[in-house]
Amino acid sequence: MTFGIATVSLSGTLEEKLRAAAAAGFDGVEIFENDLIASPLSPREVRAMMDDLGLGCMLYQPFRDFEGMPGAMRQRALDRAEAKFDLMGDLGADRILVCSNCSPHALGERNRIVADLQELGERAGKRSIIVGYEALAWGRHVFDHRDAWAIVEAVDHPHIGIILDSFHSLSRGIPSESIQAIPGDKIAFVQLADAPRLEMDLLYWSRHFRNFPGQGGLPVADYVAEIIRTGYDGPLSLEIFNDRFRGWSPDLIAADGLRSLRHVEDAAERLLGRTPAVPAPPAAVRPEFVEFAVNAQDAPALEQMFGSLGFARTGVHRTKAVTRWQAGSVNLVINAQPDSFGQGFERAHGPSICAVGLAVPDRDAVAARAAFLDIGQVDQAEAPGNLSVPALRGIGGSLIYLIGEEEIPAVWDTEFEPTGAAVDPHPLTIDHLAAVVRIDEYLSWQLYWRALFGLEQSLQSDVIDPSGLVLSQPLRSADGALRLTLNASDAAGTLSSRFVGHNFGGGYQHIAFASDDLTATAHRIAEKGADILPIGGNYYADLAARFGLDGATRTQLRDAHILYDADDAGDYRQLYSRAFQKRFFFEFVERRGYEGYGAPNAGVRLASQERFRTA
Ligand SMILES: O=C(O)c1ccc(O)c(O)c1
Ligand SMILES: [Mg+2]
Repeated sequence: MTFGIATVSLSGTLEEKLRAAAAAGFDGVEIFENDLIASPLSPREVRAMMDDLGLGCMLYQPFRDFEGMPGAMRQRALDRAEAKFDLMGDLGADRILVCSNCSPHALGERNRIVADLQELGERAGKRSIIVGYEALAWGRHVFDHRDAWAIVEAVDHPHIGIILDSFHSLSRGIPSESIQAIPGDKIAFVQLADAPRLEMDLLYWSRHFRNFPGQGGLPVADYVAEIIRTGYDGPLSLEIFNDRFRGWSPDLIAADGLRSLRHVEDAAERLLGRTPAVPAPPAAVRPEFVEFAVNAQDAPALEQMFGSLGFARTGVHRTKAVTRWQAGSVNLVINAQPDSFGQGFERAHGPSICAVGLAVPDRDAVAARAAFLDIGQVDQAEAPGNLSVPALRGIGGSLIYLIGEEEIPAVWDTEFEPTGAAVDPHPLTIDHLAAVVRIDEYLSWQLYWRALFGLEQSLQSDVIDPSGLVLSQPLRSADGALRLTLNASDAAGTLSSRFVGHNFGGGYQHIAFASDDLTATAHRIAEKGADILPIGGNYYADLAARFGLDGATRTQLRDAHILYDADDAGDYRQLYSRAFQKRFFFEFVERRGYEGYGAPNAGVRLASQERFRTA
């Protein structure tokens, strides 16, 4: 299928929008009327620019308040349409979107609506123009694509078809199977948009919160699958009204848009039981190691911190200033090697997490999928063991190493000299990675992880930092082995925003380890001198009242500075370390059936961290 994007989806002038769409690789654009009206370029000049850029003009839109107008307003609507048809000749557009009437004057009589569209079809036919009728979710009389289809079917004119827009259909919960009633050749155009699941007025939700398929919570892939099933062979085109997109780089947004269309078309093909040439997201993925970049002066302090958290230094690189640390089945790597990727990263970002190693069944398949999604691969071989495993550009310029499950022993054995240190045998795994990203990139990184690794989204949390709101979006693999939270904030003073400032961009802010007995883990690391984030007494008084905890449990939690949450599925315990040089920190958790991340506790944790704030 070909791919398009409506100019309203991108920021900038009309010229900037067109250049961004072309650079990202779109086949064409929908010209949004306001963008043309505001442009100093004539329709012919816009046409010439689209020709130079190799962009088709797929649609001119929107034409509003047409059908069912009473009295003299009907003739005026037809005259307006003729003026737009003239303009479309100059633009080289053969298709126009007529959205369902929102005017309080509009009449709902079916016969009138059908007759008006028949008249418009006659006029469009003389110009070889196709008119597509779209049901806006908030249309005055027509607000459901099933109704729009009943009208278009009754109009029965070769120049009148229906336009399907996933937002209007899915925001109202209309079943996508209803698309099966429409023959593919009567679908004049398809617009795609996703959106976060929010309870709000449909018009406001649509005009401010739409996002790309793979960024929101609507079942867009199912919708596309039904469209493909009809035999429709026109473009899939993104039409996104989003306040953040309006304030961010049109080039970056356009590149995400193309990635999202590739992702959603691929997902739809798989739903139809077809096997696209590009590999599917991996069936399993889990973190194998986390790599920290520090300079030589800071390395001893980080080593001391790892030791206090129960990790043993089990391997020393044979030739580089790189060490391996283990506890349970968790691997951490400290990279203090001069002239390495890690050191370059440390110089740019300060002490930080510079790479994550992810174990997958077939690393070449994931690398091929990354290429299909235009995710950059880095040409370097600095993974532990110097294996030439693929490395992808990830959050904040950090790397994702892709490691095949069967190469894992070699990754560790080839270049690390074992120290013989004993590994704490108590079960410990990486529960989740918590990243902070720029607010403008918040949706972008969601798309990255969902499209590449097939991670699933759960509900976003609004976390109250003492200095402002932080958005937190959890993502997880189907089996829960890889969990990631993406956090972002608009407010300059939040811990998230300060992290992005100090780090010169996004990055991983904390790593959470899962144990099967957090109280015991807390005692063990306390004995080793771990610097635990203190939690005040009021929290425990409230906790005991809320959950009906007995005195002994309350004392046990309080003494260990353990935070607690419970829901219908189970309960959760968590504690935090203080941060390393005000940057990254660690969390230990114990899950008992609970799938969340302790969002109700985040405000308490952030308030405690705020007390240690210096800048
Ligand atoms: O919000 C609107 O007015 C509007 C206009 C045109 C569209 O295609 C649409 O989906 C919404
Ligand atoms: Mg639309």
